[in-house]
Amino acid sequence: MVTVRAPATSANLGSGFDVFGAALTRPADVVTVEKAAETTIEVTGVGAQYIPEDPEKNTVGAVVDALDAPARIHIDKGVRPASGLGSSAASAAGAAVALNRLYDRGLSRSELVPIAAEGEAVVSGVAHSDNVAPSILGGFTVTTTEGTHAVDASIPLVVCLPDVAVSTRDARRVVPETASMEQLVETVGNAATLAVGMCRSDPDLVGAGMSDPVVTPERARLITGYDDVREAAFDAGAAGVTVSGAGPAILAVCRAGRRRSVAGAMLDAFSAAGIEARAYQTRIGRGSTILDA
Ligand SMILES: Nc1ncnc2c1ncn2[C@@H]1O[C@H](COP(=O)(O)OP(=O)(O)OP(=O)(O)O)[C@@H](O)[C@H]1O
Ligand SMILES: N[C@@H](CCO)C(=O)O
Repeated sequence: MVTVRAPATSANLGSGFDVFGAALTRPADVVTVEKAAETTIEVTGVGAQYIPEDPEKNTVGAVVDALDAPARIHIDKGVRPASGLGSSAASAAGAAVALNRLYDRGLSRSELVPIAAEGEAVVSGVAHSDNVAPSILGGFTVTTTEGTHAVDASIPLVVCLPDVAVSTRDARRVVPETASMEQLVETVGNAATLAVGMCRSDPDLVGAGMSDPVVTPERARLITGYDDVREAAFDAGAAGVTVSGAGPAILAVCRAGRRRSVAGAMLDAFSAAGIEARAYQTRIGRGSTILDA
């Protein structure tokens, strides 16, 4: 039996659509696998009632197939589905790390990234790796078709999750098909600024680089209260605010001492819009951890 803790993640970080990702210290899924002749999946925890246990429909089923590793699998969800916190990816990442160990497949963490991404194709139609990469490798990740680069960064974060669901599949429908040259130049500049900020563990630089003129404004329309929550976070000391992944979670970067006030301000703004929410005071953290083997 192998048990793995797989962290929530935030993808895009504004300017890095489908490329940037970051592992969060919390929340996390816990995935336990045991060898079996046929694969079965049991899901408990947050939002378990919305998650299929059929291996054809659960993200971990695709990972089982890719590793040819049938197992009895238990997923204890800490990451709510349809959250923008890489819920579907956390299970797939945890399963990839756990099954690789259970069956001694000997694959490196980097080699497990495209395997876990197959699970993402099951739910969103696209095998995007920007959530599974940080959930497996930890840190700040840059994923392209050539592979993934991971950087350890110490960046304080607040994630505010409203009590509404946005599916990645729906949120991908509002992504514009084109961008102007002016928007392209602005986005490249912001993304590069963010990456330098990560390498320097500088929250102000990371926050400045989060701004995105193309995808985020369209996604923000799907989140009631977004503009007010964003403004409240900045007023409370955030250095940057954006949609986490496909939403509806909203991500703020700030200095460590500001997390409590930023979290409180974001919750108050959601409450004023009539929406219940919860906030995680977190930071960039490590990737999937084997707890028991
Ligand atoms: N193991 C799993 N964990 C969570 N969701 C799963 C899992 N397997 C299948 N799903 C389905 O995936 C969908 C949630 O995935 P989705 O990508 O929309 O949200 P997310 O992972 O929280 O968001 P994001 O990718 O934006 O961070 C739900 O429809 C859920 O039923
Ligand atoms: N890059 C993906 C991440 C989903 O979490 C998207 O924004 O659609």
